[in-house]
Amino acid sequence: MIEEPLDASISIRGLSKVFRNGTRALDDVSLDIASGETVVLLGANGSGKSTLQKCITRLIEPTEGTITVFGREITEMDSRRLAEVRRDIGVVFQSINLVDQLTVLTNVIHGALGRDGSPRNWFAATAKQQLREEAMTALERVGLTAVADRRAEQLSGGQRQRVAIARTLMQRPSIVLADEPVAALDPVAGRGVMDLLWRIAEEEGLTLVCTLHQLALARDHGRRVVALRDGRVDVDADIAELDDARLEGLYIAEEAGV
Ligand SMILES: Nc1ncnc2c1ncn2[C@@H]1O[C@H](COP(=O)(O)OP(=O)(O)OP(=O)(O)O)[C@@H](O)[C@H]1O
Repeated sequence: MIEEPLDASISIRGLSKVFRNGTRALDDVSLDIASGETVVLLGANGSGKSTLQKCITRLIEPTEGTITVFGREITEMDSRRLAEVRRDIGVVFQSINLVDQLTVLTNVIHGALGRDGSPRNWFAATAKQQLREEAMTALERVGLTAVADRRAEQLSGGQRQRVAIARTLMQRPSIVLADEPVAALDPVAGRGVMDLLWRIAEEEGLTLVCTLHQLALARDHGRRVVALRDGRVDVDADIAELDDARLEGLYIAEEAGV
């Protein structure tokens, strides 16, 4: 049996996922991600990146293998214990799902649901004030205190993704899974959001697993790159060791001769 490293925040062993229609999205993936490590997940469309991220929170049930999050094996866990593990894991999606009609501040406050599970304790005046202050601090971290009282629908895509990051901070996670967080943004806004995400991960000591399709951003921000191909780990390396041709090769089908 392979021992998992002591400082692993996520430890994956022999993970496979076969969907009902027979698609093998993950095929015997093993991976250790240390506490506080940032990993960029690369790979062509359909290589299994989203499935891997969703297995880590069991939004998708793995077919085989184990996933351990801070020493807790989650694949056999009951829903109550799984909810506790999920509190440790913040998620930032490509589609920025804020509640448009609510203010930016309220959207951020809702991030605390991810840690408390129920808003029943929120009604006491002191709790309300404390949450507001905490949310303003989170907005300060992402440079958006000036728009705290605006409705979310009035923001640009880049601002919305920053609000989503502030909301995730309210959850106080140890791990953040980001699935193409800048896919919907223009290059400048995208770079800004990535800079921010990386800075916050570093400052907070978060474990960050981020799926990206922009190789330039991966170069800027990545250290460790894990690339999937047909559901298997194709490359697991420091990005400095991979030249541009090797990175681009990750997207070229093997039968094409790369
Ligand atoms: N619910 C599902 N049922 C059947 N097949 C699925 C399901 N979800 C994903 N797949 C398939 O599993 C494979 C991996 O998909 P996944 O979304 O994980 O890839 P990805 O690397 O995240 O792709 P992209 O870069 O396009 O987001 C693909 O072949 C996809 O069609």
